[in-house]
Amino acid sequence: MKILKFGGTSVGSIESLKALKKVVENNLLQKNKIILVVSAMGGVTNNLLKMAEEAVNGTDFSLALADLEKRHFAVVKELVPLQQQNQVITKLKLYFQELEDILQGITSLKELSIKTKDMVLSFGEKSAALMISRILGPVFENTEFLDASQIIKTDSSFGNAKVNFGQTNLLIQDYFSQHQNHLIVATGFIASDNENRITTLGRGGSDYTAAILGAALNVSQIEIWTDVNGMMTADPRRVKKAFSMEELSYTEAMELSFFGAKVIYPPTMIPAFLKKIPIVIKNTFEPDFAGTFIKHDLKPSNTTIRGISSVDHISIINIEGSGMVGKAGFSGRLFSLLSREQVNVILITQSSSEHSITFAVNPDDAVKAKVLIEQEFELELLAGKLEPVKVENNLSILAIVGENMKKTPGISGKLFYSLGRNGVNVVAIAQGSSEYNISVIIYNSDLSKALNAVHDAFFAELQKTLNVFMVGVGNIGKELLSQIKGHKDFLAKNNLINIQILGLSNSRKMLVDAEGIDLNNWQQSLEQSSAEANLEGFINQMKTLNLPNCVFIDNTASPYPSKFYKQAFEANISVVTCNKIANSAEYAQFADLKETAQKHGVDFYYETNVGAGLPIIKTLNDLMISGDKISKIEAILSGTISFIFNNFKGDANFHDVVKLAQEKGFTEPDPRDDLGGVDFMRKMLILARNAGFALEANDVKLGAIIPDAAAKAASVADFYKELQNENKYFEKLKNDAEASGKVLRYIGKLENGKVEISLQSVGADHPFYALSGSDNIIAFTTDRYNETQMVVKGPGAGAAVTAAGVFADLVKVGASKA
Ligand SMILES: NC(=O)C1=CN([C@@H]2O[C@H](COP(=O)(O)OP(=O)(O)OC[C@H]3O[C@@H](n4cnc5c(N)ncnc54)[C@H](O)[C@@H]3O)[C@@H](O)[C@H]2O)C=CC1
Ligand SMILES: N[C@@H](CC=O)C(=O)O
Ligand code: NA
Repeated sequence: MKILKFGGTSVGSIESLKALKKVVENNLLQKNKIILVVSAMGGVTNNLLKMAEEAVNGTDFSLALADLEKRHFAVVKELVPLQQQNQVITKLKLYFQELEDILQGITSLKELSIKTKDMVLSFGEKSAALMISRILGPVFENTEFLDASQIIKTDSSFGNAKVNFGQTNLLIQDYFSQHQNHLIVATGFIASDNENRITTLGRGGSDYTAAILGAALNVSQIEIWTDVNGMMTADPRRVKKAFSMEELSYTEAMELSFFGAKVIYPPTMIPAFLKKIPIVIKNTFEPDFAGTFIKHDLKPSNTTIRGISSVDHISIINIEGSGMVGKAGFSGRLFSLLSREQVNVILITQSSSEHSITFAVNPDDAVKAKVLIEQEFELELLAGKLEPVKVENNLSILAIVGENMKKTPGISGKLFYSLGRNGVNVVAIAQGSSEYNISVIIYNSDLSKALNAVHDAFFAELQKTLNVFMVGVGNIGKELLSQIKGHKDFLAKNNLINIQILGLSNSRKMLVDAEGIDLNNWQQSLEQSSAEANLEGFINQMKTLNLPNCVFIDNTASPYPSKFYKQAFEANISVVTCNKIANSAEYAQFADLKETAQKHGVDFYYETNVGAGLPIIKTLNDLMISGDKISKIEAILSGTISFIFNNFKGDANFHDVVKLAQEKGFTEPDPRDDLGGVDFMRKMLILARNAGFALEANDVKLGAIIPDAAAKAASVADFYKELQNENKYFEKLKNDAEASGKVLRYIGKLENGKVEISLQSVGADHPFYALSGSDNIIAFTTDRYNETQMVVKGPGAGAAVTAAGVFADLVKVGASKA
């Protein structure tokens, strides 16, 4: 035998009642013996309460009452067989007449006691159960309505009555033994005291009815039919990746629902739990979904936590002062005061020095609690033994829950790492010694970010989402987006990293879409965006969305985006860039950016600043962190110039080769930066800084490659014109080198903390002689790589290799522990 309990949303409309009927039919088809427990139609309990209030205030409740009737009659007309409709409507009318009499009584007496409220509320359950029993008549002939208040007996604590189980169990067993061949549709929530006055069972009362009946009759299962797919790993309105739990223990259900989860209120399930009756949460609107099982004997779980619960709005009250230290009765006095005055304390933390107690309450109770405490501890406050009581608002609680957490080290580390890395400030912490729950109090504005970050961190079998905002969609940016698009599925499957592009900007337009930009037509979307490019606005939107695992990518050659890197770090957003400007401007800025990123625990990756995708920064960092000392770096770091010297052969024209380099995407957006040596200078400076030398740009001795007239040309067009004029100059350079069996190479050197870059002719004996294409080469001489240098060599420019380097940096951000 099973109990099927249907909540307000499952009985709230014609559609949902049709779905309920299907569920019942399916059960009967499978020859299941079932008992139904139903709540009032969704919203009816609140309407009844409102009517009672209207009645006591002397306001007219007749419209509301008429509405209530209409709602029920509409259902009857649609779902009860025609020949029985009058009979049901007559019965309902009797109920509503009785209700009206009571409401009128309330108006005359100008008094609304909890006792009367219980009576008013009972009409919601009674009307629903009566009506549903008749809807099910055609499905099962012996369908019977049960006013369960007749067999569930309680004390007289109206509003939240205590069940007298001895008497109740006997009455239940007796009733059901006499109705063995019936399909019973029972009211939830209501009961009666010894004098047969209606009582109610408090929060989650209909679930409680189901559990009481289930335990008394020793059923095999209790099903709670609602409008969601079981219990979710986190609030699905905030965490898109939240998923339904297959099963959880009773303790876990308790812990999870203590904060938040509204699906069931587990304390009401205790009678069922004590008898080890499994409880299943099912979805009336998706009956094929297996549901969430709350039971004993769970399968081994591969996650340490079961779920995350949260309370959106709380306030905390902090009391501190020397008056509390060593005072055994202090917290007793405090908490009995709060309990006596019905202030519900949601969470408590106390410092081990006993110097302070912090507790969380509903915001509505905060001021009341403060005043109560100030009255109770007036003397201590006057004597300065307690500091003024502090209230802090706009806070939330996030709690991770799971029985596997017990005695598993590293859980709190993971929790706090993911919060810290995402810039979530933890205001207070509580862990029960049961170790089933760690709760943190955070600012409400951080709750969504925190829930997503923690969900990503703990449900490792799910993908972690990187939320990416990108400026610069030119040569490199465009290629990067195409690489991401092509490799996204692979990363999601093999590395569990889901890359979402939420923001794009070029110098004209920008586009931010919190749902993610479709990479199949990002160009069109960006073009059609109504937002003009506005970097400050772009950054503000990125910060306001306050997302976890957020990354800002700068693929521009502009100095402007770098002005925002620090702000990004301060908002716990990582930065990945191929733009060299930030790291080659003043040393102080470079140092400050590195320090800020580190302080906020986020990443700052710029591998492509030197040698494009070649592992140069990484190699240098590895040498540095393992304690090696760089004595010399020699390098060719301009892909453009390499390409030019490797192709400026035979009758090639210098101007045309430079043009070709630009067409191939090797040059900077402004090729004067390459040919004038600035780009190389920036790279050497970035290397030197990463090798520990606090150099500025003007410390680099920069030798020229091209005559001044070309290097200083007023525009790119003028620059190319100048190159046409200088062909002879370059011919001579080349021929002179060739005459002595040498080639031209533009070489940078860092030695003894000094950097110089010069144009040299090198012979076949020089390690940099044999380079082809756009190759870069870098040779590190260090304490450990002394006799033979460590050399990295390969193509050091071009969209494909550069974008790949940026992409790898991005994935590295995703691969970090939180
Ligand atoms: N070409 C290569 O092989 C390598 C290039 N890089 C670096 O890559 C970066 C990009 O180079 P390219 O893609 O060739 O440049 P590009 O000129 O093709 O593209 C630059 C993009 O940035 C946008 N942009 C410029 N200023 C902006 C602003 N203030 N706000 C928003 N968007 C802005 C432009 O609209 C364009 O979409 C440069 O910093 C370059 O040094 C780094 C390593 C290798
Ligand atoms: N323009 C640069 C590209 C890499 O930074 C070069 O030519 O090396
Ligand atoms: Na590199």
